[in-house]
Amino acid sequence: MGDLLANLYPWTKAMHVVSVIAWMAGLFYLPRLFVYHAERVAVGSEGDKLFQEMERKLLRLIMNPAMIATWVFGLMLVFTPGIVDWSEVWPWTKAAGVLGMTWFHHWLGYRRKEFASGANTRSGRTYRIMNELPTLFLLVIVFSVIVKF
Ligand code: HEM
Repeated sequence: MGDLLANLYPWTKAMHVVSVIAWMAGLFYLPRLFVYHAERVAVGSEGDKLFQEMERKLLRLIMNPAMIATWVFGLMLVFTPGIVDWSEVWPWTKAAGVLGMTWFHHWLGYRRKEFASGANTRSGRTYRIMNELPTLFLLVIVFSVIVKF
């Protein structure tokens, strides 16, 4: 198993980065949709239905599969011999960033359900602020995995 993962390593890493890009695109875009949904659209209007459909499709068709693929390829990298040394600091800061990113994904999922039932209680400003979180997690993750402090 270790040999197979070692042979696949460059391919696994390439697929991991591709999945990460797709996931991040959604993590940046969905809260932007929520900003306009909260500020510009009346509950029950045609615009409301359109936003709901865009949000549902973005989450179901892009973000959920991309998150799962990121985790699968990321864990394959973790189990590849010689890649992660848990006595170093970077795997732990990376793991913290990844858990934060995964939490944020689920937070967005719950907010989407609220919009879908006309029960959003949060302002556009809240979504603007929350929109900064994935950037913070991204910085922690990329510095961890590339600088490897
Ligand atoms: C979801 C769980 C994740 C796990 C288990 C995981 C694990 C890993 C591992 C073990 C590596 C290999 C490091 C190396 O080859 O030295 C890696 C590479 C990488 N990861 Fe992740 N990762 C995850 C999520 C993410 C996320 C969310 C991002 C970005 C937002 C990310 C960005 C990267 C990048 C850019 C690389 C390539 C670094 C290089 O060029 O060596 N990963 N990941």
